[in-house]
Amino acid sequence: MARDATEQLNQPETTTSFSSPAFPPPPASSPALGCRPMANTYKIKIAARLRPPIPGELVDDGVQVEHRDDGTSSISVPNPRDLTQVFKFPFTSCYDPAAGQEEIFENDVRPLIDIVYNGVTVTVFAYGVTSSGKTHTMQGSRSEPGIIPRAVEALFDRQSGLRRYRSELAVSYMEIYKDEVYDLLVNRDNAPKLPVRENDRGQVFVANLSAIPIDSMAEFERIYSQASKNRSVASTNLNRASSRSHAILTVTVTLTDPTENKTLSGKLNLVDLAGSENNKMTGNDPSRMAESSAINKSLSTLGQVVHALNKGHSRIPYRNSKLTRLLQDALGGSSVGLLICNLAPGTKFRQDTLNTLNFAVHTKNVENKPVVNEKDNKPIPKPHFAAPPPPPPKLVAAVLPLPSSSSHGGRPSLVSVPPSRSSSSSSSSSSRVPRPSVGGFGMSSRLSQLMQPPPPPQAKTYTLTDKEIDERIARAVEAEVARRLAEHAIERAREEEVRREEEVALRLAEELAKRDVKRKGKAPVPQHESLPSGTLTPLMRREEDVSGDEFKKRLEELEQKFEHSSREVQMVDVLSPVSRKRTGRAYVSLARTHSEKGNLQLALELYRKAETYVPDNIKLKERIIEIEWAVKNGRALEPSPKRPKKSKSRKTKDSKHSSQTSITSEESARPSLKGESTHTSLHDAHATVGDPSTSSRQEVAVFSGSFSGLLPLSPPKPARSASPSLPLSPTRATRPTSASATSTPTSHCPKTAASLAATNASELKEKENVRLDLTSDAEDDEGLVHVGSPPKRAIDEMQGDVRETPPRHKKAAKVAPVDETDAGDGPWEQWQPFELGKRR
Ligand SMILES: Nc1ncnc2c1ncn2[C@@H]1O[C@H](COP(=O)(O)OP(=O)(O)OP(=O)(O)O)[C@@H](O)[C@H]1O
Repeated sequence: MARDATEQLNQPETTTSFSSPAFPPPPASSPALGCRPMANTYKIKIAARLRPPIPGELVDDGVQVEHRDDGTSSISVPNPRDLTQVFKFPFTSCYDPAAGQEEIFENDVRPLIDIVYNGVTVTVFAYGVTSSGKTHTMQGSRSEPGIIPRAVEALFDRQSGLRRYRSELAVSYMEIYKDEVYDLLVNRDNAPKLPVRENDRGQVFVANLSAIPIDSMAEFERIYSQASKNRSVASTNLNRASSRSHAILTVTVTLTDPTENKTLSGKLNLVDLAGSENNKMTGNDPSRMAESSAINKSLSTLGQVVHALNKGHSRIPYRNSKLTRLLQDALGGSSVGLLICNLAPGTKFRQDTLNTLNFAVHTKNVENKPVVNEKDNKPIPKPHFAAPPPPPPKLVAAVLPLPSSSSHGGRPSLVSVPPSRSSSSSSSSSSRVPRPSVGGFGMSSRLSQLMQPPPPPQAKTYTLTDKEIDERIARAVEAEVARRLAEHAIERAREEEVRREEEVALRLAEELAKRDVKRKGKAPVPQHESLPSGTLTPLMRREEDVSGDEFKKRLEELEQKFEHSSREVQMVDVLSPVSRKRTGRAYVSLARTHSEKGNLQLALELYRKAETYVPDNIKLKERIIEIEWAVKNGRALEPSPKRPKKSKSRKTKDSKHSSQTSITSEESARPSLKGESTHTSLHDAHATVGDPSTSSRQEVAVFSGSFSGLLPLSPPKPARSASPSLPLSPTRATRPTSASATSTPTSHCPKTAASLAATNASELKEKENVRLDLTSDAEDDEGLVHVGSPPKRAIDEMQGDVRETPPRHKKAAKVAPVDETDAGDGPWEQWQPFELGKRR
């Protein structure tokens, strides 16, 4: 029988910080009831898995897994912009194409089973581009069962070892399809959209999601195979059974200790994310495009959440998508996390692979604080005196310190209580002791007041008449209504202020653009060949001295105002995307001025400020890293790398100049890449050059740390940019960076006056409608790293190795078709359940 999974979440439950990062398994005779808080943090563990080529795919060594003798392993990917460089990503677990399902499960997932039996929530999620093998890893096939069936089987194995304790397993399964949540355990045709809610302990849950108790593996298989058929799957050019939704399977383990009267509740969330998609490669039709857009958007939000956690932002944008809301606990929350990065082989996926690994590098710095979910089932102590039970409505409890014998026992509440909370409050009549509310307006605190033993002598004083009680209730209601109205008024005033400030910021940015246009109209842009190589050329070169200060002052005022009006509401959080972009642009403009004046420290601060408004702008990140390096080493700012406009000459130039390429470092001067081996500490990255194993190749190893400038964190931008009429689209978002932030390419392309003149305010406005990059194409030329518009070569690279890329109009035909006859194993729904204990 299905029961509502929210039931459990709404029960009062204590959560205590989990003590041991090692999570020792509890002895069979004594489950983890003794586990006590010690507030340890626990970083998300990363495993990377490279799948083998599937039939029809070109085989090359675009991505490689390296295992070293000391037991460490890493993934190597050549830099798409400079093939002589290799990026290395070391992770605790790296699996090559030969690795089997069992190996991954035994190494990385089985140890988590005991953690679940400690009453902790564990989340395992598979992340990667479409067709990289996420579903294969999580679900698997009949002959190669994946993590999901193996984990459930391991949970049953573990359960059978328990003697003294009662334990129950229940399963829920949902999908997030186009940012709506559906229950996969109910028939697809009748499945309603389910709301995502938060209970009074801040736990996010899906209301009305079924949770089916399971007693055996066979029962689970029956349910799971049926539910898998409900999942949204479709065929694309890259995957004949591509998941169109994120799927989250949750197994809840409830352990009850009858003697102690306590319950531990551990959870295992197994998440098969949908893969980020490049619509050019997938050949999506309009309906697939809409799905793809939703997928990319939610994954982009996931990237933003990880980015914000890494940067220690005060506001983490969990609420921007259902996916991140539901994964909130796994990302910077109270669960233990394992991220499996699935990688597809070959140069065709190289940029996607780099994006995935970049996401992993960011994620491995995210810290969680696991907690043990423990419930005390002791019966609620009853008041000594013979009085009718306390009236349920919370206002009555709030007004009357103690129930009077003459009080109206069943008086209905005058203030409506949301259903989820009602069900929570109704637990007061159950055997569970409500957890004291943490300073909220929760029912629990009221109930705990009621639970206080009455002071005996004063008991006589509670002889209120009905009229007095009514009066008190009326007063309380009035007070409560007034409080809420005041809250709303404040909220409205705040929104109004935000709106006004947004308008001001908008006007500022518009003014900036107008001046720029005006200036260009009056004075022709100087020949850039005459500029010192690499000097940033600001849009407002001549007027910056004055306007720069003005704008800076204005922007600072704005920010101060926001800081004062509310600590929690940051300006960046409340501006619209367009305003954010404009504000960011204003900061960049100022920063350029100061950078040109040689005031790098101030320029750096301004660039960083700009970054808070446009956190995904890669060129900006690169610029920050360059200036950081220059400031740290007391050097003048080195020339910004330029790309030649003609793609055909690029490769020659790249290779020609590669020997002069240098890698940035905060602590050391830029090392030459010729035959040296230098460790750098720029965001914990280091560069190793001349590794004998790679002979002539340069290697850039990327360790933990913010690593913010190297590669785009977010997956391709979705939606509107995916429209065929908007050619800018997802390619821009995944455009490869110049020889990356850790290196300084040396090919230069002088900017032309024509490229600058191409930009005007109206163009800018148009472009704003289709993308949110900080700068326009011409501004690219003008400002930071890339030169040339459109970046055709970069687009080509993103589609695959330029060597393999045909002319663009033929690209679709060049995408390796997936062999429809690829027999493999059938998907899960075609399985015959395998027997408990039987593994391949
Ligand atoms: N390790 C592996 N060994 C053998 N085949 C694999 C492996 N990983 C993936 N595959 C095969 O590659 C194809 C794509 O895999 P899968 O459907 O799991 O990708 P996905 O990342 O879930 O894609 P999507 O995001 O589009 O759903 C499937 O045919 C699958 O059987």
